Amino acid sequence: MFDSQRKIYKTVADIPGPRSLPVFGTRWIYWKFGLYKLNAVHLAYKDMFNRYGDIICEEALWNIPIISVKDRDFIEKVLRDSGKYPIRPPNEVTANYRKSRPDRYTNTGLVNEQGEVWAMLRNKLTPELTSPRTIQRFLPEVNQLADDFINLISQARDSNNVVEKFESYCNRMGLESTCTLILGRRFGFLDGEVSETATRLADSVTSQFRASQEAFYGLPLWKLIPTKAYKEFVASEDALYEQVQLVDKLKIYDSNKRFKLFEFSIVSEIVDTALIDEEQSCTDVRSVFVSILQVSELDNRDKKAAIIDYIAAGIKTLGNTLVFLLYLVAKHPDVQEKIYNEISLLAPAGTSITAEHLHRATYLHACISEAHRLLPTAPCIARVLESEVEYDNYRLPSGTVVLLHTGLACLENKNFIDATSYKPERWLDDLTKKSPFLVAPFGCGKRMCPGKRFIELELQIVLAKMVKQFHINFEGQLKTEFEFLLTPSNANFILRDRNC
Ligand code: HEM
Repeated sequence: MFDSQRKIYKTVADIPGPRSLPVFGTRWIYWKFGLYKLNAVHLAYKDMFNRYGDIICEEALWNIPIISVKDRDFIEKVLRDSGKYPIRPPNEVTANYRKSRPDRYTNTGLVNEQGEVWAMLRNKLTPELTSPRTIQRFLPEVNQLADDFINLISQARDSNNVVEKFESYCNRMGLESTCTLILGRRFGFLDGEVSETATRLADSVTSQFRASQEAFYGLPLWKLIPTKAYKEFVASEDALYEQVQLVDKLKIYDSNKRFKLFEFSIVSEIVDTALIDEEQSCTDVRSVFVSILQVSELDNRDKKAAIIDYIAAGIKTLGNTLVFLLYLVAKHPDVQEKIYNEISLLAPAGTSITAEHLHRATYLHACISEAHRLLPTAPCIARVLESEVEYDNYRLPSGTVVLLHTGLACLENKNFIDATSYKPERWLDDLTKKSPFLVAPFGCGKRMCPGKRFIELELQIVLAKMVKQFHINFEGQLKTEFEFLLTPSNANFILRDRNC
C-alpha cells in the first residue's frame, strides 16, 4: 500500500505468523494436533519469534489479529505514548461473568475496566495500597510473615533437607501476605496444617488463571455453552466471593479496644471506628482495608469486587516470583554468599530487618532485579493501541491488540550483555538501570501493578532472611508451565541450616 507521499508501507495482513483458518484464525496451533501446547505458551512464542522474526501476527476467533512484538524500541514507544486511559485487553471470561451478575458487580473491576470507570476505580481504590507510608507501616508484619514462612518450610523438610513442591508453600505465603495486606489481619495459612479455606482460595485463583488462559489462547466455546473451564471459573469466582462475604462478619477492635462485629450494612460506622483506631496505632495493618471501606462514592459491591481482585492478583504472582528468585539464588552459591555477607553486616543475627537496612542493601536489590529480568512471572504486557504505530514499515492502526514480550526481549544479547546469565552485578551499573520498559515485572505507566511496592518489600525481606537462615540448593533445572503467568512446577528445594 502507498501513503500520500507514495511511500510503500505494509499492513497488519502482511505480518508473518502461523497459517490462519477462516473464522478460527490461528488458534488451531494450540489444538490437540497443533504445533504447541496450551500450558507452554511461553515456549510457543520463543519458537514463533525464531520462525517469523521480531513481529508476529496471530489471529483469534473471527480472525481478529493479535500482534506480538519483542523489539525494544516498539515496546518503549507503545508504553511511553499511552494516553490518559491506557487500554489493557480485558479478561473476557471475568468481564462476561461479572456483567451477568449485576446483583454482585456494578462493573467488571479495576483489572478489567477501561476508560473513565477504570480511572475512577484506580483513583478511589489504589492510593493507600501504593503509598510508601502504608508499606513502611507494614514492615514489622512482613518481618513476621517471613519468619513464619521460614518456620513452615523448615518443618516441611525431609531427612535430606528437601522440601518437595516448594511452590505450594510459596503460594501459601502469597495467600497469607496478600490477605494480611488487603484485609488487615492474619489468617493462619502459614500454620503447619493446610486449612480448607487456604486450599480453596489457592485452587480458585489457579482456576481463574487457567480459565483466562483458555479464554485467551483457546477457542471461546464458553460463550456458547458452559465448558468445563468456564464452570471451574464460575466456581472459583463464587469461592472468592464467599470468602469475601466472610469478611462481612469480620471482628475488628473499636476505639476502646473491644471487639466489634463488622457488617457491610453498617460500613460508615465501622469505618469511623476503625479510623480512630488507625490514628492510635502506628503498627496497624488495616489501612488498606479501611481505605477501601471508606470510599463513600463506591457501591458496597465495588468494594467487595476490589477485595476479590486484589486477593486474586496477589496470591500466585507472589508465590511464583518467590520460587523463581530463590531458584536463581540457589543455582548461584557465589551470589548467595554475597547476599549473606551484605545482610549479616547490615542486620546482625537476632535483629529484625529495618527500612534503613533495606535501603543500604544494594546487592540484595540487584539480585531481585536480575531475577525479574531473567525469569519474570508476567513476561508480557498487553495493550490496545490508542493511535497508529509504525514499525519496520508496517502500519498498525489504533485499536490493534499488541502483546509486548518484555520477557523475551530481556534475553537478547543486543539488549543485555550475556543476556541469558544471572548476573546481579549488572544492576550495580547505571546503564542497566535505564531499562524501565524492558525489565517491567509489574507493567508500566498508569496501569502499572498497584501491588508493586508491597511485593518489592516482601521479596527483599524474604530473600534476606532465607539466605541468613539456609544454604539454599536446587538440583537440576526448574520446570515451568504457562497458566497466564509463568508458573513453576514440582520444585524441590534443598535447605540446609547455616548454623549447623
Ligand atoms: C510478584 C507479584 C506481582 C506481579 C509480578 C504483578 C504483575 C502485574 C502486572 C504485569 C500487571 C499489569 C500491568 C500493566 O498492564 O501495565 C498487574 C496489574 C495489576 N496488579 Fe499486580 N502483580 C503482582 C502482585 C500484585 C498484588 C499483591 C496486588 C494487590 C494487592 C496486585 C494487583 C494488581 C491490580 C489490581 C492490577 C490491575 C491494575 C490496573 O489495571 O489498573 N498485583 N500486576
